[in-house]
Amino acid sequence: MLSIIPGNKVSELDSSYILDQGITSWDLMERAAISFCSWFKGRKNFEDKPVFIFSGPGNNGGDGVAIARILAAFHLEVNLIVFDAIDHCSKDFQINYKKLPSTVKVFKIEDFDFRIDVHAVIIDGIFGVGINRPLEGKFKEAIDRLNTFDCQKIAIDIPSGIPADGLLQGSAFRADYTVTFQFPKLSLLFPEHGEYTGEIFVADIGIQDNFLEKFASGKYFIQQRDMRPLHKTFHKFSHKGDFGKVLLIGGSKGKVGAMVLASTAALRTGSGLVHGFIDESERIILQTAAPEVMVAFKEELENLAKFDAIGIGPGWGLNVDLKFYESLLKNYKKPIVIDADGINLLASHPDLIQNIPQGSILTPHIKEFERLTGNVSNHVERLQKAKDFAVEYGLFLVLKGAYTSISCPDGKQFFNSSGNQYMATAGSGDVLTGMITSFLGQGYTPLNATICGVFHHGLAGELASFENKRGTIASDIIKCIPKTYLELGID
Ligand SMILES: NC(=O)C1=CN([C@@H]2O[C@H](COP(=O)(O)OP(=O)(O)OC[C@H]3O[C@@H](n4cnc5c(N)ncnc54)[C@H](OP(=O)(O)O)[C@@H]3O)[C@@H](O)[C@H]2O)[C@@H](O)CC1
Ligand SMILES: Nc1ncnc2c1ncn2[C@@H]1O[C@H](COP(=O)(O)OP(=O)(O)O)[C@@H](O)[C@H]1O
Ligand SMILES: [K+]
Repeated sequence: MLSIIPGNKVSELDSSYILDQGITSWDLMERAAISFCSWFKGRKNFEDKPVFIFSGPGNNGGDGVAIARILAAFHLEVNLIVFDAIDHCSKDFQINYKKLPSTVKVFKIEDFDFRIDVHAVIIDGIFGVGINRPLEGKFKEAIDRLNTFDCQKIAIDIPSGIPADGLLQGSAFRADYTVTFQFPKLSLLFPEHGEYTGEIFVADIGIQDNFLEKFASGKYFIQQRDMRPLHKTFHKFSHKGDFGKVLLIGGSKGKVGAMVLASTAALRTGSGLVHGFIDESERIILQTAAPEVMVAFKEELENLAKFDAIGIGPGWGLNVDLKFYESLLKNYKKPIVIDADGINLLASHPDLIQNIPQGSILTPHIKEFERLTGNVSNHVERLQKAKDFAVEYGLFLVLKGAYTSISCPDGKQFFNSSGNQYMATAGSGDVLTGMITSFLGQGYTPLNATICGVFHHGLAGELASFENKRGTIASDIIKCIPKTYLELGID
């Protein structure tokens, strides 16, 4: 899986990789520029448009200069705007500058009139991971001005101004797209930076995963290519017992829908048998809405061990029998998935937390997480708290949102790449609970069940919203779960 390397390790990674491969730093920059340009050429919306590339003094600027040369070779109109005297710029910037063809028009920033047509494309190569202080002077002025333009804007590696691992202070380039090299920089995944990064694309520059791992920080980016090996294989003689028997607990007056969604999602994910335990007065609704789900009775819960996995919380309400909750946590010996009111009850009765089976999976959204662990002022703090919580209690903590993070008992953190804003719709989280419970019941380890759950959920959301866009609802996501297997080539 792709490691996320801290920004301050990138130049060490660079030097070590160059030495190992017997290549030069210029070669690596060239790979980055080629990778950027092939992404650029693959997007029809930039075709034949004039390009304005802004290059700072470091290697991010150097990338910009190399990109200027390559795009000019495709006969695009290319304008390059530089901020510093060329002999003050990085070595590879200078090498690339000498290679520029005469068709590239070069301007010094102080001479540039900012006449940029709305149909043009602006490319930001001002600062990359080497930024070490907030923007000031000519850099800040230029970026503030560029942010007022309506044309398409692309950031090279990271929008200039944003530090690779921390929070933005002051101005930064507002990109529609960020093409980041080899791995996403951690700060691109923070909600605080969403309005600056636009869509993120990871451009491969050929550094192998095992090489990156030497500089790893225990943070990983989950991508489509990781999915197949995590899946179990089933065969012609597999029977419904092999696909797991799961129990979902939740639902209360007016909130049975959450159980309908979670249990149907578990079936669509592949569970062989799904039982739902729900308040007696509401059972008929569950049975009618989801006939494939078996309604469980209290006496059946006396032997919890017969269930391969349990998911608890969707639509449960807060008015539940705490003794029942406590005994369930104490008596079930395998990991449990806990969501929604299951988490809210832990927040109001923290003494229950110690009873949760090791390796269980909690899936709070940001509000639920803060109820559980207290308020935080930003995502850096939130991620640290999530990690501390997972390590302290030996649990997996899934912090839901864009780039959902999974914090593990060993301190590792995984960030999901699938999904989109159209999934922010009522019941979408209940679908996720059903999916993770299903994978757990199919015999996946808690980590693999969680990774597969969040990735398939996000992918189902992408497929569901392809046509439905902002009209996407949670049931659409469920309908698309089977297609996620097709998409990933999994039988
Ligand atoms: N392995 C990879 O991933 C590859 C990485 N590559 C690329 O290299 C990029 C990193 O390049 P980099 O290290 O040269 O840093 P970069 O961001 O260009 O700027 C540093 C310069 O800016 C200055 N400076 C800093 N802050 C400032 C401020 N606020 N205001 C003013 N000045 C400021 C600082 O000098 P200082 O003033 O601090 O002495 C220094 O001169 C990376 O993002 C990617 O695009 C690819 O080419 C190849 C493969
Ligand atoms: N902008 C987004 N990008 C990707 N996924 C998102 C986004 N917004 C929400 N989601 C996903 O949708 C789900 C919403 O869950 P939750 O907030 O618990 O909803 P509910 O309580 O309505 O079921 C989560 O899995 C979350 O990761
Ligand atoms: K940049």
